[in-house]
Amino acid sequence: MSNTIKLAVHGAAGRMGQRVVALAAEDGENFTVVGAIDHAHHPKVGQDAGTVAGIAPVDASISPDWPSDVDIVIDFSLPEAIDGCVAHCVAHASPLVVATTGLSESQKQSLANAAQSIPIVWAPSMSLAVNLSMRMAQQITSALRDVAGGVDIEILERHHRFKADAPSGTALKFGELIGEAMDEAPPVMHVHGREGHTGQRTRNEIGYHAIRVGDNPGEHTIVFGMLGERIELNVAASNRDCYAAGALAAAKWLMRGQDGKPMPAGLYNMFDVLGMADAAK
Ligand SMILES: NC(=O)C1=CN([C@@H]2O[C@H](COP(=O)(O)OP(=O)(O)OC[C@H]3O[C@@H](n4cnc5c(N)ncnc54)[C@H](O)[C@@H]3O)[C@@H](O)[C@H]2O)C=CC1
Ligand SMILES: O=C(O)C1=N[C@H](C(=O)O)C[C@H](O)C1
Repeated sequence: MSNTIKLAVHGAAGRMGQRVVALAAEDGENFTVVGAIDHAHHPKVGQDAGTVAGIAPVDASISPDWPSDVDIVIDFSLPEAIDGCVAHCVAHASPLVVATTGLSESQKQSLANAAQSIPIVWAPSMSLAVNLSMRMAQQITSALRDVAGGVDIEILERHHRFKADAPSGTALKFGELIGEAMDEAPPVMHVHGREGHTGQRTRNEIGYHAIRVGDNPGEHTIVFGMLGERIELNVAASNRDCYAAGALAAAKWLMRGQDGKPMPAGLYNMFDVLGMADAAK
């Protein structure tokens, strides 16, 4: 316990929170779960977070109250819950990993403000495969930007029926990065679904299509359509552990950096954590 990172999970009773608790408990050399925060009205309040996650008890109960001695917070909650979490971390100088998607522009600005005093990793996908695919999508876009006849780029995402936001934060991030690589004038248009008499597709748009089916833990397909051929870049999770493991890697990176020292205040992302911040775009 003495050398482990004391971790509080915000949204601990949720689908993702449970997997973070379970993987952190499995990695007992690095982590001790000391806090399992969730909404005061959650039916699991009072139960041990390990039991809720389907593992042995971890000696931290699901609770709306924050414990006093925390090294770092991982958040997988809801946009309506994030402001309180950020305020708590700033007030207690706790480093923070934010994975919640669907944040408003003002919430994104609050994160940037908070990052002036605490280190924050914020990313719509903590998955290694997704972040690698984002770099690949940027490279494919740059390579095809001036192809004869043009390239049409569309982003399809599939998620479980319980997902609250659409399109996914990951799809929007793919679109943002691809838009930068398109470097278009006039600026790129982000088109969400199509219906009715839309007219012909323009060259400077990116289309988004959100599919909600069953228990899909997350899948993104980037279609690069040309005249005569196409590329489809597909990245799919088999379960939620890719995201939970990524969030724990981000927490370790914030606490220990690459050289064992804690990261200074700042707003970081998974490219930073994975050493891909300067990867060729
Ligand atoms: N960045 C990434 O890699 C990933 C991000 N996500 C995002 O994480 C978020 C959570 O996803 P899920 O676990 O599937 O959702 P979920 O709905 O299963 O879990 C959310 C949890 O937050 C809790 N919560 C609500 N209000 C709260 C409050 N005021 N204080 C504390 N907890 C509160 C809920 O009771 C629930 O237990 C979503 O925004 C999702 O898009 C999900 C997977 C991967
Ligand atoms: O809600 C989810 O499940 C997921 N949400 C994230 C997003 O919106 O991009 C990441 C992942 O795709 C799973």
